[in-house]
Amino acid sequence: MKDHLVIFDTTLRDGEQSPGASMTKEEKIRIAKQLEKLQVDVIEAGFPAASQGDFESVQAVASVVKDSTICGLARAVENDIVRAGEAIKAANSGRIHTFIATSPIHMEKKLRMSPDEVVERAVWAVKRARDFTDNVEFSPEDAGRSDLDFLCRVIEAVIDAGATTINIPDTVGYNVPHQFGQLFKNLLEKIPNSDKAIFSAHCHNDLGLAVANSLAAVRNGARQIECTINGLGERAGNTALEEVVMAVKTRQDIFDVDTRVNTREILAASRLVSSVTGFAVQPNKAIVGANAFAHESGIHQDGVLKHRETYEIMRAEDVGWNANKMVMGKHSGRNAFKTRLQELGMEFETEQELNEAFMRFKDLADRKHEIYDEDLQALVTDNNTQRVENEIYQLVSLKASSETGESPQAEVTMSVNGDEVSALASGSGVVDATFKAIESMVNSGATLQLYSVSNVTDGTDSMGDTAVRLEKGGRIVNGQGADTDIVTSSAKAYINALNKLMDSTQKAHPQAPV
Ligand SMILES: CC(=O)SCCNC(=O)CCNC(=O)[C@H](O)C(C)(C)COP(=O)(O)OP(=O)(O)OC[C@H]1O[C@@H](n2cnc3c(N)ncnc32)[C@H](O)[C@@H]1OP(=O)(O)O
Ligand SMILES: CC(C)C(=O)C(=O)O
Repeated sequence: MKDHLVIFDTTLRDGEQSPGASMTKEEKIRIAKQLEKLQVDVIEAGFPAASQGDFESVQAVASVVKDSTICGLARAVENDIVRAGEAIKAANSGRIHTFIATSPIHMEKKLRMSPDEVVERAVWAVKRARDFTDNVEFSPEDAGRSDLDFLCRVIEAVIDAGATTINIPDTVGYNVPHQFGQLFKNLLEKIPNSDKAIFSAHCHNDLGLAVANSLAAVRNGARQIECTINGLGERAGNTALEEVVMAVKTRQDIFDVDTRVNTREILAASRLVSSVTGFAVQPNKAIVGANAFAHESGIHQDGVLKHRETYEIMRAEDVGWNANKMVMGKHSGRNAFKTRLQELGMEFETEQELNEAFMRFKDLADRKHEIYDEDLQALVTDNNTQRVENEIYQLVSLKASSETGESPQAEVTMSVNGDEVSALASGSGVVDATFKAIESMVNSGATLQLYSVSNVTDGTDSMGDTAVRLEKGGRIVNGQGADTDIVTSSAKAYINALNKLMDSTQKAHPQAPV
């Protein structure tokens, strides 16, 4: 039987210490409920002595969450411990986490206390916390830079005083994995009553080593990890919950522990924390980044299509994604191209058709960052990408007007098979009015799928490059138009797309009505 690894989430406490990540009570409750769904063992909901607002947040989380232990942080001072004790009172299971620094630099320069005074205060704090709950965690802050013998002395004393969890913080992210792992080994071996408490790791990411250090701790006997969603936290952040949980789950051959985390809730938790704090998740972030399960290069796509495990060590679905993703781009190969089109219901009759469409795809991918499904469909159904040989429709002139309080109007004159026709229409804007005027003359029955304008160069006198995508009866065409006047470039793009639609219809039905 594997040991249980306690997952202690501190998104709402250390995560909130990220500059700019302060959360309201309501936001903390929303995140806490998601953490409960995620089945983390402990939620550190805040620092109740920090403010009345944080006190009330911890209190509210303690009364709403039933299935995770709710923890409040407290310095080793009377007021902090009493506030924490009161804040967690309503919890089904409540914990007080008290701490005091043990490194020479913190004791001398910050606390201005002697080592003996620190030991005495630590013991006092744990005993005081036990007046409120049996579940007391103690942290020797800056343990990563503390003297080993002194650390052993403090920890032995606080376990005797009633601490049930001993958390070892690498407060400033200074340790490296083999060193942090060795620290746990030493502590567990040297402290005579170490078996009376669970040892925990709390790592910071100043050197990008928080997850690696936490895993080294687990390898050396830690049975609680303190972590945050998306690795949020003071300065460079804390151990990312999603990474450490998936590491021990994926590498069960190395880690002799299990968590009770429902990993399928990871992505939802990540998105919620990101939206509440406004901290975007980088696309290449492990587990929860947009590219974590996306394959763009042809060799990888080919491998995954043949056998998923060739390039995937986890299943996207296991952490909450719908599925992995094949991204079509300039590094993609024929196999992925053909498979994606088959998924979109498009087959090639001959190998040559496939090769020609693939060449057009590569050409487009060189010019465009992202290739969407509609681009792929257009590549197959619309193989004359720019010009149409015999244009049925041509723009002759365009007059558009817009005035505050009046409905925008456009009058378009077109040549249809050599005959000039005009129409006037109004719309929600001048481009909308222009498209309506054109449609009133053409009645194409096509659906507008995409309309976008981009500047060719900077400045208001720049050419506007317009793209219009039309769909009719499963056929998709892209039209392009360019002009310094974006209404004119839009009309040109729409008419270009109509000509492409008509071109193929004419080929299929030479008498197609206009
Ligand atoms: C490593 C960590 O992440 S620890 C948690 C950090 N989080 C926070 O600090 C967020 C919440 N903090 C706060 O709101 C405030 O700092 C408060 C309410 C806790 C304290 O505010 P203030 O009373 O104004 O003190 P201030 O923050 O300026 O200084 C901290 C004081 O606590 C002392 N102190 C720091 N840690 C501890 C500790 N673990 N036990 C006892 N005293 C401590 C400092 O020595 C300093 O004391 P001094 O004022 O006698 O010099
Ligand atoms: C309070 C402790 C655990 C802490 O946040 C740290 O040392 O980083």
